[in-house]
Amino acid sequence: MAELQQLILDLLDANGSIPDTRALTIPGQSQPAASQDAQIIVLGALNSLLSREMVTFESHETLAHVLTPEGTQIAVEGSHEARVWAALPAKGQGAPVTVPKLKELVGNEAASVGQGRAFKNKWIEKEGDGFVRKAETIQDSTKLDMLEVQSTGTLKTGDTVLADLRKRKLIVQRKAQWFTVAKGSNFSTSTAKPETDLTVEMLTSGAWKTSTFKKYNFDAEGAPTTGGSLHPLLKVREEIRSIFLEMGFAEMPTGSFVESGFWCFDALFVPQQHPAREVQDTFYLSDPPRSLDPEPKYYKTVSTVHEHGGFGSTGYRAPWSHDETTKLLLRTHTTASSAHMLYKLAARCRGESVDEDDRPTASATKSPSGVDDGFRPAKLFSIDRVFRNETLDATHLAEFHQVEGVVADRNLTLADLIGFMKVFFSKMGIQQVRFKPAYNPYTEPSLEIFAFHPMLNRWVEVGNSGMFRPEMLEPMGFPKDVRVHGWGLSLERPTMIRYGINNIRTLLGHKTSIDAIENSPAPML
Ligand SMILES: N[C@@H](Cc1ccccc1)C(=O)O
Repeated sequence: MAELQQLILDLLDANGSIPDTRALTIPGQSQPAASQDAQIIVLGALNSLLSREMVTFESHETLAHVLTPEGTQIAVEGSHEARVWAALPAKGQGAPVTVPKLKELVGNEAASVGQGRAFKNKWIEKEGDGFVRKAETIQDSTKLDMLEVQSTGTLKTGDTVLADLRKRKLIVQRKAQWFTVAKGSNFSTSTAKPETDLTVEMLTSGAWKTSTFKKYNFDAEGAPTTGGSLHPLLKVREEIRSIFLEMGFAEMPTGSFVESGFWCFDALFVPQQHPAREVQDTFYLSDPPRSLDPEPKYYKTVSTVHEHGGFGSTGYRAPWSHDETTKLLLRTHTTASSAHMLYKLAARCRGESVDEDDRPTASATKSPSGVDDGFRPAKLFSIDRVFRNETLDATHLAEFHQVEGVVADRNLTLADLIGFMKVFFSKMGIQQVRFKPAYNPYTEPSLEIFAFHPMLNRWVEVGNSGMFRPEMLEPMGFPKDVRVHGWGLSLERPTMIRYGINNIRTLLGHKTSIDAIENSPAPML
């Protein structure tokens, strides 16, 4: 409002100060700016001048009156009694208006309230079973009062009328502001916009010497900065990682997404004819096409157990193909990494010399004979990506994350696995778990893990587990009394449950909202 700003500056120039802004008349308006709405406009102009230090001002508070919705209606349409009067014919100039007709004309409320008041004011009179005008002209003082309150916040006639209007709920009292204004340090009567930039033109022409520049506003809020933030999967990953760490687990290296058929399947005693190995389920690499062979003695033992049995097993008695073992593939489970680590853990049992610092193990435990057979217990975990040639849908992607753990110690039982699972899941906030017998080529017994989902009100499968078979462990060189239990779960499922997401594409892929990721809450732990 440049004109208002100019007016304020001119008044200051003439009088030195403005003692009460309610006395100003805003350009384009007929009355002084006494209403609260007008003072808000004045405040806008003052703030703009203040930012250029052209004025200073103080604000004062008073109680002012404002119209209620009913009062506003009267200011526009007139009082009920005036509307009743206006609806009637002058005496002798038409048929008297009956009550039902009046209600039709001005509405129920105006008809009943207005009729009484109009009588009291001697504006109307009865004729037959209807009403006609009595007064030739009327003065709708309620409407005039409303207009006065609307523009000044008060009434010249004084407090009694104001109190009456308050009682009639036509006006209410509100806090209102008004201002006293004085000249600021940069006072001038020119409201020319200050420069915001120093330009090359100003420098060359010398205009900068006479220009006024806008002050820096150091209190202004900066543009919001965006930075990196963890994806929900990484947050839950971190949460699960810290559960493992506090339970004394060490993290396994899982950097190699590409594995050989040998480590992903054969070492785990997965039969070479198993459907999981087929191209519908597994992504194979064409380049490079083949892996190197594993250590020959271990390879020989593994192939013999598969083909002919051993370690108390009859084996699969099916032909063995070297070709299958050297196929390269994207690992279908992180149990391939566990197999590498267990093989490494058994190195000392195979009589190989082991660098003490290079072992993921706890201290020595006694073998049954009392002689150190090289075995060291271990608790290992990993959380990383796996790949399956799946049909994509709301809950499946071709790549996902597996949370995997293995515990190796002497004489572990299924009860150890179940007990461990209960503790592990309760730390994840899942108190109710159930187990169901299942089949895994590399574990016996195997258990599917179900958790009760309070939101879905049903049991959902959360993982798969079991005791690794001797056909897998003994070829690695583990002593007979060493048992290893392991389990795997997806990271996506608990993350989706935790964040209430029911379509995996909301979590990963091009449909993911970056905002939702940035604003996703931290995990529980
Ligand atoms: N590898 C299994 C999980 C598992 C790991 C370890 C032992 C038993 C089961 C899976 O992909 O579902």
